[in-house]
Amino acid sequence: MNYSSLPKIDLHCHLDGSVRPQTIIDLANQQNISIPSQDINEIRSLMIAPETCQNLEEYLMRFDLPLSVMQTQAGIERISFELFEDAAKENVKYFEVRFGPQLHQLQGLSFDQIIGSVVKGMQRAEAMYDIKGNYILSILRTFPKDNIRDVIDAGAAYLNKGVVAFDLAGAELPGFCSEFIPYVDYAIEKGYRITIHAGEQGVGQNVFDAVTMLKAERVGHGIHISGHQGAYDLVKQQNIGLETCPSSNIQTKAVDKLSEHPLKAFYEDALPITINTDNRTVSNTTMTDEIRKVMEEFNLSREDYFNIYKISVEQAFASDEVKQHLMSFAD
Ligand SMILES: O=c1[nH]cnc2c1ncn2[C@@H]1O[C@H](CO)[C@@H](O)[C@H]1O
Ligand SMILES: [Zn+2]
Repeated sequence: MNYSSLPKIDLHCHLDGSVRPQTIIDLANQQNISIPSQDINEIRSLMIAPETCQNLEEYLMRFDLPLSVMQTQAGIERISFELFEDAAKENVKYFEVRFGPQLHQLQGLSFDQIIGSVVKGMQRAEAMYDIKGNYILSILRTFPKDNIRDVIDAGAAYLNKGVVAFDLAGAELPGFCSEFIPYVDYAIEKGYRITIHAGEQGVGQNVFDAVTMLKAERVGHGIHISGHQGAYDLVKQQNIGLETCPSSNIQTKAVDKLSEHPLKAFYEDALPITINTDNRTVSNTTMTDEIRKVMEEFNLSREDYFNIYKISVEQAFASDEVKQHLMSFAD
């Protein structure tokens, strides 16, 4: 099968985990930022999370280098454009990219400047390529909470003009959801859709809480519902989209190997699974790679592939018009 030519949808990809290594070098040189090497292969290997990662925390240390060059409007705009360009070139037709505005203020940018820059880069790519996209704003769970409402307010000006949803990301502790109820309620009031990283680090209860307390319509990863009947049943009853990211899940030790990933079992039990990249550079992957690995490992047919594609269309935070356009690519 020609995996590259298949139409694709990626609903879970982090901007800062998906920067081209050469762009890190270019931007560091332009901005006089010292980086450990000028050699693209060395920079690439510093950005890729190794197989020897112990857990999610170690994986998350790979984001410091890209974030160091993502502190200017021009740098952010370029990185956003290039990510959409890379995706368009492998036939991703719809792409939801997320990032944490709180991580881009080291040189004093405002949230409006930061969010405006990612949207501008995306729109430049949309005008050049056959791809549509939207941004999701991720709040870091471990950060102080005093500016969360400012992020929500700044993003509200871009709602349905490039920004669609609110997310919680970063290290996952048991029971994190309750602290975020007022912020998520505020985001919903403003018109944001909700997806939450949950059930990535062994805690199925977090998925249950994300759906019941935070009204998540989708969850990032969610793989640990397999050990929690209540969360499993809830996801099934409420058709909560599971944004699986197979390569990332192996690196963070959420699963030991691909054959142990529950996505096939979820699919066979009619749970709404989607297949996504999480971090193209940090996880050293593309949508083409993720789909190839999953289809080969689990013996999925072309029909299975398009069933999952249609689930992604259904679960996308896109307008009805865009969804109709995406359905025109389905077999
Ligand atoms: O798989 C993941 N689980 C939880 N958090 C993540 C994952 N990948 C990236 N980030 C976090 O999200 C931030 C904004 O994009 C990144 O800086 C990283 O800290
Ligand atoms: Zn993620």
